Amino acid sequence: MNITFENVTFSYPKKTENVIRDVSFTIKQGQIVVIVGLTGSGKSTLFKLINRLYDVNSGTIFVNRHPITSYMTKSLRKVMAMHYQTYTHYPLSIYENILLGDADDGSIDAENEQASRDSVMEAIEMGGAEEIIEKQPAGMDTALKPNFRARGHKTEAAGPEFKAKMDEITKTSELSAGQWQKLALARLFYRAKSKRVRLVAVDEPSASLDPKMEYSLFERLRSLSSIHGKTLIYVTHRFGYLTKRADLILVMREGQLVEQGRHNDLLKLNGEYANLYKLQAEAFMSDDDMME
Ligand SMILES: Nc1ncnc2c1ncn2[C@@H]1O[C@H](COP(=O)(O)OP(=O)(O)OP(=O)(O)O)[C@@H](O)[C@H]1O
Repeated sequence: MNITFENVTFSYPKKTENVIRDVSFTIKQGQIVVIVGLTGSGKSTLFKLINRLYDVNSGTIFVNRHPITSYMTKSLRKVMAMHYQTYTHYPLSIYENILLGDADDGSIDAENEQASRDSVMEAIEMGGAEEIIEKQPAGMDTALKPNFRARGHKTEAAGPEFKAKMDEITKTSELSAGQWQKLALARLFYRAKSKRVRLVAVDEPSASLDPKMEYSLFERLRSLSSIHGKTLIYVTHRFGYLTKRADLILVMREGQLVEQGRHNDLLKLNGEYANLYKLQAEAFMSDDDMME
């Protein structure tokens, strides 16, 4: 998927301030793109424009050289896998929480359940969530919030064996923020590995991940994207390790794209990117050493 922003300006509905101002860039098919910038600079808003949660006020977004508005929104979103800073906690099992990442996948049906369980397990591994499953007595069938519908008055009447089984499958577990984050990432991978998906976009999962976890997540996304020619966009605050490996870095400041290019070129400019990089340089060095 190619994406071009041409002089895009945007303000949220009922707001007068333009939070994206005259932004232009081109992302080529299969590129690994990292977006950086201070808090509130407009990084997440770019995502919301790419999947048409909002339309631009002026300028044009092109997807594969056609204006984004010429596609049906549903078709456009079908070929995208996006991970946002906030994500849904479904009151269902771990398995179902991940399966819902790709509700468009028509190959899932009762007869094919083992195949879908295998596919969910693969996504769990890619999302780094295996240890969550291993610790739960019911594995990926663990219910994450009370499943009230499963507890009818007939449960008692159906006999002790049935009741014991119901108790087992409706036992709920509490997960930490970090564990939910990993499940949400497994959900992303479940969708992203579909051949149909051509753009994978990840908005800042670093809040609940330590640097090493984030770098290994980035590597798994990078390898998924490069093997299958998917475009990858990754927003982060911890950008040293990631930006050194990016084909294109977009540097946002107060709604404007102030710099774009590769790591070494941007360092030479000695501008916004170089400043941000130097601010965090010590942390990058040690994180980088840790991975290499
Ligand atoms: N739904 C919204 N309605 C109105 N204004 C919004 C909305 N979402 C974001 N904004 C504003 O748009 C600007 C850009 O926000 P955005 O979330 O895109 O920044 P960001 O660079 O992703 O920030 P962060 O690094 O904190 O995630 C900010 O001034 C923010 O307050």
